[in-house]
Amino acid sequence: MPLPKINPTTTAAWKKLEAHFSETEQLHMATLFAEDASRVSKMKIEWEDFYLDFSKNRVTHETMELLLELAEEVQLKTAIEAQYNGEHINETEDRAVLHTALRDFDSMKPEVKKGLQQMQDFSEKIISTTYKGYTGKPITDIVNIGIGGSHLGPEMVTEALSFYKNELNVHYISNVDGDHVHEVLKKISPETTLFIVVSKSFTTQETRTNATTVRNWFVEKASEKAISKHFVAVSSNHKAVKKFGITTENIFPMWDWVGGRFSLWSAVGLSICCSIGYKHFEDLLKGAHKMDTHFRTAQFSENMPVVLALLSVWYNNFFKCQTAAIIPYTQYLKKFVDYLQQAVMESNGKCVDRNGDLISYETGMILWGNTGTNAQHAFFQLLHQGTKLVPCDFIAFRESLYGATDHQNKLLANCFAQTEALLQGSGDEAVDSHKYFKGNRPSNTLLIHKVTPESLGKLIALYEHKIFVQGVILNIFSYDQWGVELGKRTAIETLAAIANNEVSAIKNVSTKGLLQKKNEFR
Ligand SMILES: O=P(O)(O)OC[C@H]1O[C@](O)(CO)[C@@H](O)[C@@H]1O
Repeated sequence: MPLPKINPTTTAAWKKLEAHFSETEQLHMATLFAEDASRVSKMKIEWEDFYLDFSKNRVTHETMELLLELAEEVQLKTAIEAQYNGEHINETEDRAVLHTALRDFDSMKPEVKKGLQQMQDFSEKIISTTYKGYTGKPITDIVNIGIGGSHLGPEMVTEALSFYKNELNVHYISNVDGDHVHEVLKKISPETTLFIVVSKSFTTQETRTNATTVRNWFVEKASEKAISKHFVAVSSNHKAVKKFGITTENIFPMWDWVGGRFSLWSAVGLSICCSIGYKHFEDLLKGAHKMDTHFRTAQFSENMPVVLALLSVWYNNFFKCQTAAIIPYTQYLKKFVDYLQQAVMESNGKCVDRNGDLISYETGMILWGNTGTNAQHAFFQLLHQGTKLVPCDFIAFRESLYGATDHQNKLLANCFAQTEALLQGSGDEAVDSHKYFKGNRPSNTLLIHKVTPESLGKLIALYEHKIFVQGVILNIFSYDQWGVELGKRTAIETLAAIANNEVSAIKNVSTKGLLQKKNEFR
């Protein structure tokens, strides 16, 4: 079955939602709660160690029914099956989208199994210190060199699972910022460091530049011969990797049916695997697979990714919210927002639909956020009293990992209190308008048992599927990223002008002025 290509605004459900929105827009959630004692029991999903409470949203039961009708009308079920069945749903790149196959231990592709085995063997040798560097010393530091999908996922997961981490120090180099590269090099020794160059295409300017600088530094301190013990690559472009000087035995696989921002489950996650050990890495994958099964089999009204996606379409297209915030109440998820920004905005930041037509409705939302309670002391003022409506996802964990009960109680108290205050509001506008909170500000609360490799796998997969559902409903291709190409091409032309000091080669007068100014500072 090919991927459906239905303009959502032409559906009967969309038209009904428009009428329904004008009738319900002004309703206050506090009233909805007061009038319906069963609201929470009908607006929650309990699944494994996850509890999603979506009752604090500006929706009635009818809204949810209409949104579910929309999902049916755009043939979401067909789209899900098309993805899982490996159809080339990434049409503009003519590729299948099968990151779910990377974590399907029940029917695993032989090449995936082989890749995992290679990761296990390699990481175990590094962790057990049987693997030695060129002077016979064990590896103490890992440096992951990659950018975008070849960096954000691995770095986020490594940090999120630092409780499960071994002694290895893991560093990440991504930006083409030589100062940052040198700051990392200052911390490591060539004798005891393993460099993992991660690039699906192996053509990315940042990764190639950083890897070359690191390689030169290494050869200067060690030797060309020692490269084979200290550099490995993860890529689908073996030819380019070998040209760079990394031998076939040191290449870990990557496939064109795995998109960069969905690739942490493959050898792109080698730094994670080395940092937490293969067993934990496998648990991460198994958690994601559980969510894959939930997503594929649960009816839409009980399906976490589907419900979250539908709610976001509601806010984005009817309330016209431009942005949404993610607030995890654990410092372990500090990098989760950075990771999701790429996953969400690179996937759904599109203005052309699946038929190639310009879109007249809203697509990808701007995603932002930070960890609570830090975020409360930074931007919550705007969430509570600003002029913008920002739907928030609060992500909390019942237990802390070190058993710090007092802290955990306070974290959870703050999390729950914020969702309630945003909903309820307080004060009397007539008495003191500055201290008045109108409330009626929506949020989802996701309560998870605790941060484990498995629960993190579930959480990431939940958002991956949410992104796909949003794309299906909005009739866009979520798995390409043509929008990043123009900037890359322009940077290459600009670099030639900067490197050769050819101001005349720059077309735009503003850019020309910048280059002239740069030269004045020489
Ligand atoms: O793994 P690669 O090929 O170096 O690409 C890195 C990243 O660059 C992008 O193409 C965007 O520029 C991402 O989609 C990708 O994750």
